[in-house]
Amino acid sequence: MTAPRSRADQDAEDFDVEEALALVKEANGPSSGDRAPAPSARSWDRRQAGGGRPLGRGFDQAGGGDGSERRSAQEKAEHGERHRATPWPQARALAARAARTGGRRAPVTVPLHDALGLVLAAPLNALTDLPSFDTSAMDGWAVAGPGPWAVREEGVLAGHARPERLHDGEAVRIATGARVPADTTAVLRSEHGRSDDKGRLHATRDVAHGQDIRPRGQECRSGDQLLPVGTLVTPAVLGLAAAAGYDSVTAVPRPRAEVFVLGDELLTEGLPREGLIRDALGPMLPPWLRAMGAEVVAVRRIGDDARALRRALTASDADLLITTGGTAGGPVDHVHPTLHRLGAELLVDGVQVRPGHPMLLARVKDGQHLVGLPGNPLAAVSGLLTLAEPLLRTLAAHPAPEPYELPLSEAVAGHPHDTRLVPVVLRGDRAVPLHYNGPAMLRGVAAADALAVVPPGGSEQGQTVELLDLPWAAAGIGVCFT
Ligand SMILES: Nc1nc2c(c(=O)[nH]1)N[C@H]1C(S)=C(S)[C@@H](COP(=O)(O)OP(=O)(O)OC[C@H]3O[C@@H](n4cnc5c(N)ncnc54)[C@H](O)[C@@H]3O)O[C@H]1N2
Ligand code: MOO
Repeated sequence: MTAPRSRADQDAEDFDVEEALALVKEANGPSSGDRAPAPSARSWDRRQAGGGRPLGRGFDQAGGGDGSERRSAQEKAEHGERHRATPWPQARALAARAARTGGRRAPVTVPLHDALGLVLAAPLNALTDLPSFDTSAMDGWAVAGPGPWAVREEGVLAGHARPERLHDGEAVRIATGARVPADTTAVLRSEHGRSDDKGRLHATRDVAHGQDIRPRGQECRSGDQLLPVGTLVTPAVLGLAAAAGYDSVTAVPRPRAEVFVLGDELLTEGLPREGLIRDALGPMLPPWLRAMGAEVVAVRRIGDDARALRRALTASDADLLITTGGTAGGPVDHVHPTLHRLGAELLVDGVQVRPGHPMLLARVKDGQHLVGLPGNPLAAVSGLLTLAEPLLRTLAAHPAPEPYELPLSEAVAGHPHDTRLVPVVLRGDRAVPLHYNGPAMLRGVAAADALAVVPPGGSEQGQTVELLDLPWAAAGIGVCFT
């Protein structure tokens, strides 16, 4: 595995290394091969004028010019691209900031069964005392005064009407959660009482006044604030809200996302055949977006059809539009030109991250954004975590996760200039990098607990790296997959 390289080495090897790193764990200064120069045309004008990125320029140079000219042309093109591409940390911050520009989203009233994962937009104030009546904490007898006690025939169960008042020297069978009769002085647990041959009840140990009675209002009084605005609605919050008398809560609305899967080559069932492949993103993105707190209103398959894409995007009223594929400069990569025609404002056009560098973020209209995920499946995951996650998190008013780091179990080669996101499993206090982490591969991430953020130049064995949790591995609300 390569150690982080010097800047000079990096410049000499300024190319896409992710394909090489995908299969080879011991990446020993991979060579660039005869790759065409990375095209730099990300501007609307070049795309409009030229109908996409210039093809073939690199091949001409490779055939005609000498090596040094070729390298310098390539370097120029790639440096141009890098200047436009946003550094990875900034891209995440920009996505979070973009979500704040749409104005305040009006709070909504949401039934408890739909509220998991939302954030409270109004404090949860108790609508009742809790408990709302003096309650037995144990199964046994409600007793009045010192024993022994004469036991009443009728017992008291939970959920029943107010029981008759007890008189001194009386006891009555009582169940946990039942209302204690008026003038009860304690509850004697069933295991701490015995009956004599006359049927009188004796305590087998001391009984303190008030023992095993939960007095009304012990947890809260009506009107007490139980939870403040901004609290994440977890299963426990749902339970508390119900206990405190709520049928619904006032919350920040769940961001609505619509997914547009582009590409004529995609099959929705069966085996790949005749140049067609299975759509991996249609099944993957909706549950992942839900785990990020979004409601997925639709998944639409558009094919490589610019008009259909434009129509579909225009028709959507979702807060976040997500396209897959079509972000690069190929002849059927329609995302950039379509955004241009829609008058969208491009906020991020390429990110200095591998995989996924052609990802983009645009403001389509007030309160509506679009994240363009690259078609390569792991590149799409990278775009999801880099742009969609901060945007959705901010729209949903979720707090940013506490960043955390772990040392790597082994060195990970880096891209010369870009951040790498590498699937890892967490073993003890180490992050273990996984193979099969190429842009087109899901094999690594499907087995992963997290993605390691490997800085440009790579990381040494034992070096700590930031980790991005995957929703199913994180001990958070994400595991609930609302
Ligand atoms: N000349 C250049 N070509 C490419 C560049 C570049 O810089 N210059 N970047 C490469 C990188 S990096 C990526 S990532 C991809 C991005 O491509 P697009 O976003 O335009 O996506 P497509 O071309 O539509 O597809 C790419 C790849 O992914 C497959 N794909 C697409 N959708 C799905 C899906 N739903 N499920 C599974 N696989 C999917 C598609 O068949 C292609 O193989 O561009 C590179 N090219
Ligand atoms: O190859 Mo691409 O790095 O964005 O997946």
